[in-house]
Amino acid sequence: MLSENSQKISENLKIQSNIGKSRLSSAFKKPAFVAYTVAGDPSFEASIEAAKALIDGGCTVLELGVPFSDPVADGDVIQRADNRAIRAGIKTGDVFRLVKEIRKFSEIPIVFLVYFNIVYQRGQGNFYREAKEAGVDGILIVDLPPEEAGFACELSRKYGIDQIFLVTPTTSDERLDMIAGLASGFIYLVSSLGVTGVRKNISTDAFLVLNRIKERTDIPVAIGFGISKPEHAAKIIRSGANGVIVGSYIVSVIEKNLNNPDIMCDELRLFTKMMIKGIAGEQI
Ligand SMILES: O=P(O)(O)OC[C@@H](O)[C@@H](O)c1c[nH]c2ccccc12
Repeated sequence: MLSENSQKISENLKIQSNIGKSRLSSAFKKPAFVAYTVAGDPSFEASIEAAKALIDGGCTVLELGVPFSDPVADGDVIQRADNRAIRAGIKTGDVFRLVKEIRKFSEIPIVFLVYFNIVYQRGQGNFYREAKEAGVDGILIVDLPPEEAGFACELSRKYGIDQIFLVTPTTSDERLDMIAGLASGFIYLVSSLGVTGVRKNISTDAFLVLNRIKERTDIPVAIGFGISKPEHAAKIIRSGANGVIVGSYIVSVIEKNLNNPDIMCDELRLFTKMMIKGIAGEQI
């Protein structure tokens, strides 16, 4: 049962599907590749170079993790990336600056992936305002349940930012209804339970949930967690999803090449091109 409060939030904030209205939702008009890195990993400058390589490779949306000391939803690869960024002295304010730098050469939709603690510490209104000023298109607060998301939806509407939510294979119908009413930009479907990290196979559980989401809304759905291969991407797009999200694999390319920034960028570009081919259903 949804609480009275959460039902009210859902009714008050019901956002009509806005495909094609925001820069972010427009990006899903054709199957999209969403590339994740931790902002400032391994340094402010190197992180901009990594973003440039992913953009050059053709990624559709850039997802930037705001470094955090306790990233409980993340596996070891992304935890280490958070640590590298923190050790490089990256603070939340630097992440806004980093987006401004990327905006000097690209209009790619940018999504923040952030833990609530960081938003709270900055002041919720400040966080959304600064994100907008920097050029952020969407915000996903990973540990914020939809029942508590009233403030976030109000702020995202105030600043014209899309509010993204996670759906998992265990999300109930009641919660799906609520998320379909609150979300904008796209819905992030987590392919399998657990933390972020590369997996051998993509669980088919996600495809059942995908159908349940599609019955409720036409907001685009992107699938993430565990993906590292063009074949995975092809399968996900064939199942009817609108996008594919990769994090840990990209972060592991960065980690492997900490002392070789040129090779790092070449590998990121190449990987992105391969994923785009997989998404387009082309032979690799
Ligand atoms: O790392 P993976 O398994 O490729 O999954 C994407 C993921 O990294 C990225 O979207 C992400 C990073 N941290 C998160 C925390 C929660 C949900 C999603 C994320």
